[in-house]
Amino acid sequence: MSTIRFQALQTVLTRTIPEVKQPSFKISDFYGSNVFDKKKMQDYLPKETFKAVLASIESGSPISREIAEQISSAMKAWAMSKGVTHYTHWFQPLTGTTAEKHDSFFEPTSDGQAIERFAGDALVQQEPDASSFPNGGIRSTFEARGYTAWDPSSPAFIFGKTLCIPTVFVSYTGEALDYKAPLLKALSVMDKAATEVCHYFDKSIEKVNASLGIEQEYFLVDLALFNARPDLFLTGRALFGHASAKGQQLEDHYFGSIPERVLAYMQDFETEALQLGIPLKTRHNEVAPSQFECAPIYEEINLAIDHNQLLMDLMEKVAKRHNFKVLLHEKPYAGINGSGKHNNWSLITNTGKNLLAPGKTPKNNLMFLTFFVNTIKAVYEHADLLRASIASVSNDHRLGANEAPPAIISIFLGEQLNDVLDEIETSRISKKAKEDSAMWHSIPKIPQILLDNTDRNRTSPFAFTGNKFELRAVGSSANSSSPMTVLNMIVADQLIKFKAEVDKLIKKGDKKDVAILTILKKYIKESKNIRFEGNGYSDEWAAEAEKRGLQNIKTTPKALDALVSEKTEKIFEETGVFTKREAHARHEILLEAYYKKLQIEARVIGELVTNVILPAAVKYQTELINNVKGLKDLGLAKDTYASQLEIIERLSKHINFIKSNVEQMVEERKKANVLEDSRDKAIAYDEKVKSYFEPIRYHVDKLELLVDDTLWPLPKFRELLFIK
Ligand SMILES: NC(=O)CC[C@H](N)C(=O)O
Repeated sequence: MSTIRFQALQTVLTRTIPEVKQPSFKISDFYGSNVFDKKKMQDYLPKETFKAVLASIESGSPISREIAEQISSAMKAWAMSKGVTHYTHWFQPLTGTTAEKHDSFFEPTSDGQAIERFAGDALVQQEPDASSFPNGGIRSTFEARGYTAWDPSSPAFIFGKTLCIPTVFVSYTGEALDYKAPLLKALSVMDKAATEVCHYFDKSIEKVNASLGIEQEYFLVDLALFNARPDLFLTGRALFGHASAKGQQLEDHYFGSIPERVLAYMQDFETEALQLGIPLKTRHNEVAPSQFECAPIYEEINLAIDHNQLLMDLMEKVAKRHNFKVLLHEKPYAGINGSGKHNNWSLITNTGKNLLAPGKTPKNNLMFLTFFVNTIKAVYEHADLLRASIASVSNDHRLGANEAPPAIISIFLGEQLNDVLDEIETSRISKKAKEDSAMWHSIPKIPQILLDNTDRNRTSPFAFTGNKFELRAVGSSANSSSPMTVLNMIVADQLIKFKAEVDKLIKKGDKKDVAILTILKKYIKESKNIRFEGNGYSDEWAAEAEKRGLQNIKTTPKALDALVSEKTEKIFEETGVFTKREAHARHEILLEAYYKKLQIEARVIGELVTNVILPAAVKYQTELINNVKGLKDLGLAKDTYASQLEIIERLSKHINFIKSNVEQMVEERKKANVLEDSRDKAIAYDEKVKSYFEPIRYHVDKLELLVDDTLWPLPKFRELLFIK
């Protein structure tokens, strides 16, 4: 009997549900209690300092040394009042997870005593070793210095017994080595560009913030079963496993009643998340068995992403208390839904206006159309870069099936808005009109409430949903900064170009609104090819997209080319979001991550097959052989053991196929490993090594169906997905 699997199944049956203590049934009583937010700053800081800090946060201007000193003391006093002993700069290196190095407040004094201290300098800047994080060749081991620098726009928080200060991470020479630094640059470019365009309509607008609401999908699996699957704990996904007889075909999991044990887990991590100021609002069962989703209310992007990174960490930590493992991988189980991280993006002014919500008046609608059409145009122009921003080895498995969008970037608008754009495209703009009202006739009526009227298209990578765009292509394990840096940068760049074009027409004598509409009309025409309302999975769409000149790059290594293309280099430079060196470093890091992850998967496949799966199959085959021998010894006719013989032969066929293919895969790996160039290596891993995964799996899964269940060593899909 395969002991680990059966022990794990036994363990699951003995699970009890831990009691979840909530500080109060009213969330408002404890929301943000572990965040050094404005209210706490006000309580702990002198009035003048508080004002100065707020002003710096608003304007993004640097905070002086004296003020930093006062803030650090205030943070320390607040944190210590809550039992905190350590502080850390909390940052997002290009590993994809968050990083922290804790220092205690404790400081010995010359008289042999000690005090608790947190200096302003320690708040503002720290110096972790940059060479041990992915840096794409920017830093070598002998010149390792890197800096983390405080991001005052994201408040400090307490996690466990540690005060965490959100920071950016840059090299000694100032290059970004993290996700946050480029994002902040893109957001600042967006703020400036969007505010200037807003002034065509409303001079009182002083700031535009990009906002983001992140839906987080995930799977849960019992910890004991997870630990009995080396592929899951080493790679995040099941490399083998025959589909469960019952999967998601009855569609009975989506929005179903949440299992009690899962609900306790959700309540537990939600409580901690809410204390950390993460505005979680929604929870539900997702489509696949054991798949779930949580979603917060939208926030300013930088904060929304910090919160999502923190949330993922928190979900993993809290899962342990409940003997669960949370799987954030995009496709842990082949054949059923994968997990996305849908990014709901919009632009909000400091006056509270959502620029992607249609308004009451034609003037408001022109403002809406301006941002709407410019977004479409930006995505049309830089679809390849957006595709690159969501590319990863794990997302490659998810894209193109089970309600995840395909690799072709297109935009879904819904019938009504499509009609509106078509109407504008064919309308004649009356330039001579003395009255504005004549021009307004060129703008079709847009119903103010689109929310309930826009249809949903789950196969679209970028869908308009009434008052925001939903970037559905982002994978569940991703840091949203990559796509959000790109999206905000390309839209900002587009808005800058738009303004230049409109101003030119105005200079020539066009009325402002006529000029705006004229350029919008031109953009609608130019970007038409990116709009698609149909089924993104159909072969017709792939053919049609090709005709339209849209790219369809299915795997990461080639999708990443867009990061270093000439066109991208230009926009990076013009917006100042990435230097050429930074972009190349990132390209290198992403390629490395790609082939290294495939290398790990290939090795796990080799080990599991050789040491776990084939021995089980051989054991079963030996049992059958003994059975046949016994029947023969009894002198029975051949037809009494014909079925056994047939199974013995089938086992041999699968065993031979698997063994020889694993050997060939290892040979391909060896060839790939000696390639010097990262792109060549990544492509070799993708096209040569990975091509063995599916055939090997097919035969392993066939063995799973043949071998005696009590001998099968790995927990089966039905157990991973249904036993809790
Ligand atoms: N219902 C849904 O929206 C499913 C989305 C799907 N899980 C994805 O991969 O994006």
